[in-house]
Formats: sequence, C-alpha cells, structure tokens
Amino acid sequence: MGLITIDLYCYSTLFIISIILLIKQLTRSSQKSSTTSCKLPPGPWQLPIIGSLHHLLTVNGGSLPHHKLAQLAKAHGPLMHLKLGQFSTIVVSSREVAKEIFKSHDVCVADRPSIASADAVTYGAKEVIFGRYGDNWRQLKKICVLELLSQKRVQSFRSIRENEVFNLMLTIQNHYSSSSPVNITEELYSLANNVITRAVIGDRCKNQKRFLEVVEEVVELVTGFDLADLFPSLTWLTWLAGNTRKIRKNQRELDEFLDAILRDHEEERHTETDKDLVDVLLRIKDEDACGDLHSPLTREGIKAVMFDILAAGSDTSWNVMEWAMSELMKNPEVMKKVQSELREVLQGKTKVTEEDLSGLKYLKLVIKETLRMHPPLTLLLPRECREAFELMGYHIPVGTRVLVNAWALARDPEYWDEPLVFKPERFEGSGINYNGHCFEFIPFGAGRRMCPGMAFGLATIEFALAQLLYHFDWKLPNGLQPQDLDMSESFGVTARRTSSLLLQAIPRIPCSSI
Ligand code: HEM
Repeated sequence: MGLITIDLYCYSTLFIISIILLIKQLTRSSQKSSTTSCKLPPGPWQLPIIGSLHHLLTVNGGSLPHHKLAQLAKAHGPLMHLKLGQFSTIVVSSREVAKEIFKSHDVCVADRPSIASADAVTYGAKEVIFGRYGDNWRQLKKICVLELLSQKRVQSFRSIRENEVFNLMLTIQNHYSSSSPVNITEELYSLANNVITRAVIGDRCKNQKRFLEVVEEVVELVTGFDLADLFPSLTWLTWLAGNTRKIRKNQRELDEFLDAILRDHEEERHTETDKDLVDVLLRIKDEDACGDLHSPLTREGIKAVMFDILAAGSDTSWNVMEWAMSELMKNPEVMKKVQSELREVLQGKTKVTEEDLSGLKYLKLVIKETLRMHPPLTLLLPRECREAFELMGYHIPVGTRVLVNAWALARDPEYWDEPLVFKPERFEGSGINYNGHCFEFIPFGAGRRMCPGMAFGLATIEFALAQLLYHFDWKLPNGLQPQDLDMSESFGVTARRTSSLLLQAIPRIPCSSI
C-alpha cells in the first residue's frame, strides 16, 4: 500500500526509458494529448519523457517521497501537478484543497488506479482495496463496513486480542528473566499478525508461518509504484525487473493457501455461529440464495477479500504501536503521565480486560498524537479520477492520479502548534477526530474510500499499548539516552522505523491470564 520506491540505480534505467519513449513520442508527434490544452495545476518542471520523476530522486536516496512531495509543495503550492512516469498526478497538501476534493468531488476521485501487480494478486481487483469504483466494489465495501469490520464484530474478537496480548506479556516477562532486551518491533509485528489472522481464518491454517510470509511478500511486491508500474506500456521493463515472474510465483502460492483455508471452512461449516470472517463471508454467499446481492459473491471474491483484510490489517496496526512506543521512549514525561493514568485507573489489577480501557483518556490522546506524527499510509492510497472536474480553478482530467499527503497535512505549522513536538495534550478538547472531516488530520483517509478497519485497528492498538505500559516499565538498552534514539523512517508498505526498537522491560504489575 505504499507508493514510489525509487533508488539510485534507477537513473540508468530512466535514461534508457527516456530514449525509447522519446523515439515513440517523435513517431507520434502528430497526436496531441487531450490534456495539453487544459489548465493543469502548477508543478515543478518536467522532462519530456520521465516527467517529474527526477524531482523525487535524491543523490543519497535519503529523502522519502512524502518528504520530497511536501518540499515541492512549498515551492509550487498545495495543489500541484506532476507527471510520475506515464501518469499525470495531482498532489494535495493543504486542508483547504483536501476539503474541496473530499467534500465536493469525492465521487470523481473514488477510483483506484489499475496496477498490474495488484490486479494479479487480487483476482483482477475483485476486492475492496484495489477494486474499481462500481457496483461490485460498493457491495464489498458495504459487506466490510456492516458485517466484517463493524463495531459489533470487532467486539466479538475480544477474546482473541486478550489471549494474544496475554501471550505477549509472557514473552516479555521471559525476556526479563533472561535479562535480554526485547525486540519490540518483532513482538508487535507478531501480535498484529496473530490477531488479524485468527480473526480472518481462525486457527485453521496448516503452515501458518509460511502463509503469513507469502502475504507479506505479496504486499511488498504490489506496494510500489516501481518503475514497471510507472511505465506500464513498457512490458520489457517489468520482465527486466523480474516482477512478473515473482508475482506469478507468489500469487500461485498465495492462492493455494487461500483455497485450502476456504475449502476447510466449507467442509467444516456445520453450525449457525460464525467463528471467523471466512465463515461470515461464506454465510453471506449462501444467503445470496435470496438474491440480495447485486453480484454473487464468488469463491475468488472471498479469497480476494481475505487477502485484503490480512494485508491491510496487520502492518498498519503494528506500525502505530511501534511508533507509539518509540515516541514514549523519546518523551519520558509523556511516558510518565500515561503510565500514571494506567496505574491509577487499573489499581493493581492483574487481569486487565477491554472494559477497563474506557477511562484511559490520556492513552487515547497518545495514540492520536502518534497517528498525527506517523500516519502509516503517509500518502493514503492512490486514487484515480473517473470524471473530469474543476478544482481551485484548474482542470483535472479523467485518468489523473490523486495523492493526498496526509503526512504533510498533519505536520503543517499553519494548523499545528509546534508540529514536530510529540504533545498528546494538543488534542484535549480540540474536537479533532478520525472521522475524515478534519482534513488536517486524516490518518484513515476520507470520503468513500476511507478505511473501514479503524475500529478493528484501534481496538488492538489500545489494548496492547495499555498492557505493555501498565505491567512494565521501559528502558533504552546499553545506557542509550532518549535524545539518541534513532527515529528515522523508511518508506515501504507503511512508513515504518528504519531500525528495530530494542527495549529493556522491567516488570511492575504482575499479569495473570484472563
Ligand atoms: C491504525 C490502523 C489503520 C490505519 C491508519 C489505516 C489507514 C487506511 C488508509 C489511509 C486507507 C486509505 C483511505 C483512502 O484512500 O482515503 C485505508 C484503506 C483501507 N483499510 Fe485501513 N487502516 C488501518 C487499519 C485497518 C485494518 C485493521 C483493516 C482491516 C481489518 C483495514 C482495512 C482497510 C481496507 C479494506 C481499505 C480499503 C478501503 C477502500 O478502498 O474503500 N485497515 N486504511
């Protein structure tokens, strides 16, 4: 779900592409692009073939696309036009432009671009994340919102969260006994993966470890608008990069896993109760005997949705928990305040349940502030314009890609006091929430394509952080000081930490099984 991954080695490839495309362009010089006569938004200067791509390249590969785009927006404005490879793209970097686009033109930008690698692994985008806007997508989104990820369903997975978080507490306790630091990055990754996997497929997967590896490998391959995705007409480039082969191989393996899981569920469904999300999907498929669904839910459709939820649900939650722990280590006074709240509210309880969380106001502010400074999907997910429209006096033609720099919006000094300081108090009584209407803060997106998994994600994040901070005190290992903690981020599926977070845990309140 990330975007542009471009490294130095790309320069030479870009040069070759430029030559080939230049020849193509010269031979077609009589054909005029329909967009050239339109008044497009301003943007940085473009090269004839590669467009604006060179503006995103850096000599040392240091700056990330959302950082670069934020810098460019300072020079060219909050509505900026770039040509990324073969695609005309607008980049939104202000609250006002985001509001205009999501409030007045959301339906025009409700499509996702067609990305060959994503289509391959999602059975032709027969799902929610990459699905083209239309009846099939609307039906699946409704199933997601009302059935798979509703508040009630999220509640029903409470015992999974309680059980997995308890296992995490035991693992950390064991690290203390062996006096080795905890690799909190790895532990939170496993936690997020286990919770989502059990919710989607239950405990019924043979060789679950390999299954999750395949899901991760596939996600990494489809994330990027790498060169092959940016120049889709150059099929040889995809071949050269080896992407097609890798994707085909992974897709086959992924499909075998998903198919076996689905078959097991089909064979074992004797009860009326849905044990996991695959059961829910099978029930909806069976109920279609009444013909309620606009288009029947197929086996492929179910497998595509299973992949969607596994892919979207794990890295995002993991990422937020990891950054929250990092920011708390960097800001000891915030750590002290959140731990005092937890210990005051929970009053020595050794068994913490989700019901105990309602009084944890400051913890919720800490999570909000983490999502402000570190939205996992820094540029949301790319949209594509399906109907031309006018925006701020500019013409936005059909087919234009739309990127919203949520990371830049949440760090803009025009909307935020001391935006680079981790200050959860800023949200106290502010009325700024996650609902996609406060456009300076949209970590879950906005409009029709907004995230349907917010309740699911927040439930895991809140419960895990509460327990980590309540049962243990935390120290940086080897005498490292908070100001020395490396907070650099790398661009991938989500904007994660570059280095793993290693911490020393000191048990404070004993933890017993629920
Ligand atoms: C803190 C955790 C999460 C964050 C910050 C997050 C953020 C996002 C964002 C920014 C988008 C794109 C919205 C847009 O294009 O406007 C998105 C889409 C999506 N997310 Fe999440 N997400 C999180 C957790 C989850 C979870 C746990 C699930 C599922 C269990 C999930 C499922 C989805 C799906 C299916 C979409 C595609 C929606 C569509 O295209 O209509 N997300 N998410």
